[in-house]
Amino acid sequence: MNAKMEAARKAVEYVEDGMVLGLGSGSTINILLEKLGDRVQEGLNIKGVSSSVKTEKLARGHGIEVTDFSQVSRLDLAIDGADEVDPNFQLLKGGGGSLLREKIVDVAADQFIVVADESKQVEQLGAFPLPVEVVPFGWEQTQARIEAFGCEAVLRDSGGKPFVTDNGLYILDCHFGKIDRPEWLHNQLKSLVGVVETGLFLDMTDLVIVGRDDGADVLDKHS
Ligand SMILES: O=C(CO)[C@H](O)[C@H](O)COP(=O)(O)O
Repeated sequence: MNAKMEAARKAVEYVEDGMVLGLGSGSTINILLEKLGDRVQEGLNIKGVSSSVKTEKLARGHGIEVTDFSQVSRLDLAIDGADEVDPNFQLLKGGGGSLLREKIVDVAADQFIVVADESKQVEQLGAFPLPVEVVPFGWEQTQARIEAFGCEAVLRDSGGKPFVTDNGLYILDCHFGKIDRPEWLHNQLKSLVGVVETGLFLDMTDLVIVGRDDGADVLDKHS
């Protein structure tokens, strides 16, 4: 947990007065919201667009103003977590089930910073099951089409019922083991009827903050 804390602490340093922020989701972001709330108490003037209902509630609880996406024309900075980060800064996300809104928020920002603990650094994406958000109607058909790409696609469960995202959709967790060609796979899956979004966040970030127990490393793709 300290590694997540260190990553969050470092990321907050990138937030400047007057910024409109994209707020990601997950346990690292929950810590970030706490730290951001402390800075707001000290007088920092920011507002955020949230990538999930949970983040929105937590942000408001920490005194952070959350605005509707339709009320802002751009985001200065998005900060979000990840389930896997590869050496090319490609990401696998969606473990918390917020991937579609996260991608909409993260892609809209001038800068997108990823916060992760060092366990998220991998040589190749795919050991973590790839979340794919799908339309509930006919999901078994979509599942079969996805499985034709060589994975087991497991319907995410929540207390014996399908997990339902903030968008009213289902998630299939796709066990690929390893993903050799992330861009190709993303494009193939996106072209399937019934698939709304995949958890592959490709070429979206240049900066990853990796938390360790005793500090954080800032990885910049261009240095
Ligand atoms: O993609 C996500 C949610 O959909 C999260 O950002 C990802 O699962 C990382 O979560 P955590 O910070 O709890 O490890």
